[in-house]
Amino acid sequence: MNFIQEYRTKLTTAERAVKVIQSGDWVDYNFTLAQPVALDKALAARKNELVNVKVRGGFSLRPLEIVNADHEREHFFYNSWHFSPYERNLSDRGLCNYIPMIYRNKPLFYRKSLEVDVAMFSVAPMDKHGYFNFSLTNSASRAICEKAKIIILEVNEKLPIALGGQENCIHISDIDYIVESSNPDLPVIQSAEATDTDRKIAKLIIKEINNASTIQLGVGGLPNAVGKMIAESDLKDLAIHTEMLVDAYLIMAKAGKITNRYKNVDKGKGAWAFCAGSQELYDWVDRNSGLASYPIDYTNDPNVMANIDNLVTINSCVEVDILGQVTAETSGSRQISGTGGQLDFLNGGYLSKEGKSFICFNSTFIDKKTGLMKSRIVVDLPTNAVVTDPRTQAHYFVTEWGMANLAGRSTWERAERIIEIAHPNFREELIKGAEKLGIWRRSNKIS
Ligand SMILES: CC(=O)SCCNC(=O)CCNC(=O)[C@H](O)C(C)(C)COP(=O)(O)OP(=O)(O)OC[C@H]1O[C@@H](n2cnc3c(N)ncnc32)[C@H](O)[C@@H]1OP(=O)(O)O
Ligand SMILES: CCCC(=O)O
Repeated sequence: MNFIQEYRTKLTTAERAVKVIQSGDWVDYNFTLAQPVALDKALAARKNELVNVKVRGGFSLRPLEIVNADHEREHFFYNSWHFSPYERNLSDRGLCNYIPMIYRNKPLFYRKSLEVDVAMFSVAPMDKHGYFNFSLTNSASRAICEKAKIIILEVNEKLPIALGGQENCIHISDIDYIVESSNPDLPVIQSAEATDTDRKIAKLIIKEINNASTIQLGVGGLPNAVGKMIAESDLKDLAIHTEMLVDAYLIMAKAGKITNRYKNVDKGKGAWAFCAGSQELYDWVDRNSGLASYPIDYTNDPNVMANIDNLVTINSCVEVDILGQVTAETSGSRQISGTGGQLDFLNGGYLSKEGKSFICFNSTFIDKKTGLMKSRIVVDLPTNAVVTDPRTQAHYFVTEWGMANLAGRSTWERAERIIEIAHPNFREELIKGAEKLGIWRRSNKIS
């Protein structure tokens, strides 16, 4: 077993490696920080030799060369499993298509259905046993590799080693080519400062959290703000079970809030599937025995979550209607992000003993086109909006005006509870809408 010898045999340049790609192929770029950099550039340079190469990726944090090279999308056709702000902007310009998914299903999509001609990922350097670590993106990495006809790994020494869990690495014997990159800096996400409204919402949620709870924080400004305020609270012995590992967890850990001590699943370990945030967060992940990276079909499985007592899930949304339907991913026909893990975490938090699921949102937003304040609570979701969470799974909704527990509530109770947490300027209009829908009882009261 001479892995060094095997490494030398498989080592090539990015330019040579991408020669395996043919017109019509499906190429997989993986998610977030696993996306290739040198290989992307080398593939883009082959533009005039190739047509109809379909690329799948997701939550891209760097601009993609294959997209920049071909705005006509004749040579390269990019698709994303979950829009980052960059991909949202590409989609607005007709340069990226969304692939609908509940994130937990992604490994199954590959194992059961999808073709992958070539998988090209960024990974950490090989260890002395011949393994390459998937680093900040476990998620579906292993499943994609299982389906790929050809696997090319791009080594970046700056990627940290993420301890597993499961499925956090791949052996040199399973791969075809290795490319050594120039070790580009890792892209980072800056988290926004919490607003006064965010703090009001966070306060309401924190009141509902007990010591020794396990916390899931979803993507977006508000869940992160809640995490940061937990770090300033009196809560203790908290635990991590999440899809996305974000800076708020590091802040909580630095404040001594995270021990994972009383967790009844993965005791002593914070479980996560992918990570994006600051460089300090990436350093925290590196060889951290208190963290365990897992594939997405483990972290996002509501059956796993059901066994975690006191699981609190905190996610955000774009709009909700007065029956409790949530869109967390679209504004009308505009795809903003994706379903991701939201519905699973909503279900999992509810199934967990003493668990709770929160969808939190500012009651209003400023419409960029008109500059006017609009309510996020609406009578009807706009035409073409995609329902991320059906009303049947709604648990707690939280705005700066209060909290509404919708579980098991009838239509008229929902209308009352949801309108109660809408911005006062919009309550009258929402009540009229509820009356029209026949779900407003004469005894309903709104303060
Ligand atoms: C990751 C896990 O652990 S799994 C579970 C979590 N996953 C999910 O919840 C998936 C779906 N949720 C999400 O993607 C996010 O929580 C969001 C999009 C709902 C909120 O994320 P944030 O980053 O706080 O959103 P932000 O306020 O920056 O808005 C994002 C975009 O949507 C637009 N937007 C937000 N709300 C609205 C609205 N009500 N109407 C129209 N557009 C809106 C914004 O203008 C912005 O667009 P821009 O980039 O062109 O400026
Ligand atoms: C990138 C975030 C994926 C999710 O929302 O689940």
